[in-house]
Amino acid sequence: MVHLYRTFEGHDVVALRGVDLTILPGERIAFLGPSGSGKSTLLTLLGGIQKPSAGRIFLGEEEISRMGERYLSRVRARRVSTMLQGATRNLLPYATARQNIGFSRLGMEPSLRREAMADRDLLSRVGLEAQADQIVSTMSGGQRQRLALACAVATGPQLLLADEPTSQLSHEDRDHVLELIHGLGDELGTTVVVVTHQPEVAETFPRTVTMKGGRVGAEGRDGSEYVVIGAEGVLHLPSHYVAEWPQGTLVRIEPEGFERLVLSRPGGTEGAGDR
Ligand SMILES: Nc1ncnc2c1ncn2[C@@H]1O[C@H](COP(=O)(O)OP(=O)(O)OP(=O)(O)O)[C@@H](O)[C@H]1O
Repeated sequence: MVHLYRTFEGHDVVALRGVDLTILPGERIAFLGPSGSGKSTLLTLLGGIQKPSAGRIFLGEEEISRMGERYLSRVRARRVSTMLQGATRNLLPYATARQNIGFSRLGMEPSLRREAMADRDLLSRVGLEAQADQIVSTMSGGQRQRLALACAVATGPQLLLADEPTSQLSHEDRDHVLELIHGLGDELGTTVVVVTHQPEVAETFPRTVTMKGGRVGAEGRDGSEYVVIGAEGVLHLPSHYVAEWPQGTLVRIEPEGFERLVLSRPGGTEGAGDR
């Protein structure tokens, strides 16, 4: 993603204000951040569901932000699967579990469809073998979410995007869905990006990206938190410093040795000279 912006016509809102991010094949990432920080918007841009107002998105060598609708629908049918927030938005409620899987595979090339995991094996992998012929609207929330995941991976996508896949589930269902996301990601070598507001979900991902005000504010790698210097040197302070060092505070930045930069708030204010 290169310098992505997203606005909405007729609305005075900038959902994304310059996102630069590289996701490597096979990576597993959780997007975090306060409500309205742009997480879902970013996911729909990555999934080729919406287009950026400015900026570029590459899937491998291909620029999906420039593709026409015809190519984009092919990308969505074969290479990138998006699970929207709320399992039912991803499923046909009046159809059975097996029919939903069949429907999600309609856009696949016939040769790939023949090689793909059989419907029955896929349903069994997500613990729904007994529900194969059950109508979605009669399933529990956890069963629907597992079916939505099965449909999302049924096409063997390179990239799986999931918006809040574990919200509104019991702890048991949450853990089951999470274990399946990681397990299927491993088995299929799929790159996985989820949006979540649940810290216990995020901490199962080796990389976290925290969105703030439409930008990447911080990143976590293997349990350590980092702030990220963005385009034009923009730096978000960790939120617990923001009350103490509010917008407009004058700071001085000085290097200290080779690896440290010191921010100081010299003179005039409470705590003057504090470092
Ligand atoms: N279709 C739209 N029309 C107008 N504004 C929108 C639209 N979609 C999103 N927005 C606005 O863009 C901003 C980012 O929204 P987005 O849904 O991406 O945030 P989020 O971080 O996913 O929030 P949440 O955690 O509440 O789902 C918000 O201010 C939202 O109101």
